[in-house]
Amino acid sequence: MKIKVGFGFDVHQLKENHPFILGGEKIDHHAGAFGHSDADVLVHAICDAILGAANLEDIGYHFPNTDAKWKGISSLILLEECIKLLKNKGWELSNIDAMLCLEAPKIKPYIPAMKAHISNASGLDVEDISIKATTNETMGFIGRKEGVVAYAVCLIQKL
Ligand SMILES: Nc1ccn([C@@H]2O[C@H](COP(=O)(O)O)[C@@H](O)[C@H]2O)c(=O)n1
Ligand SMILES: C[C@@]1(CO)OP(=O)(O)OP(=O)(O)OC[C@H]1O
Repeated sequence: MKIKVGFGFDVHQLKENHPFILGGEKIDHHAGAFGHSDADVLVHAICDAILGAANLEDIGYHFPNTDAKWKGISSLILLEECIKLLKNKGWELSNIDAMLCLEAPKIKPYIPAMKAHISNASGLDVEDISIKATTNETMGFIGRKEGVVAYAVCLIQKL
């Protein structure tokens, strides 16, 4: 069976009194990620991993931040679109492993809900979705709480 790996990365600025959506879940925090969409850095990294695995360009190619159609959109909808693109090219998603890097708040309590949202949007079993988190040990822009970063890898298999 043919399999391929994909990698995704994303970063967004954190702004005071802004909604904070990660993995489709609303995070209770005084600041949130800023972007053209809902700025869900985790789902964006996952989308880019999926698109990368299938050699389908990247998230900005399919959903340009110059297009009002994507303004404020839930990134879970973008994930659903990426899954359609993947299937149209004859591939199926096998698993996701993702890493969030942010200083605060603690993300661990939100992870089961994030996995459920991503499972709904991707069709993956929650058992095939891994989400982890780390701080940046107070260093750099993440450590200063100016931004949030996500990395993701995925595996796809030929249908
Ligand atoms: N935003 C975060 C960061 C970390 N975690 C959890 O805490 C553990 C320890 O993180 P360190 O960066 O201090 O090593 C980490 O393994 C995560 O389980 C978190 O939930 N949210
Ligand atoms: C998701 C998109 C949608 O317009 O906008 P942003 O929320 O700014 O996010 P980014 O990670 O910069 O990816 C670009 C766009 O595809």
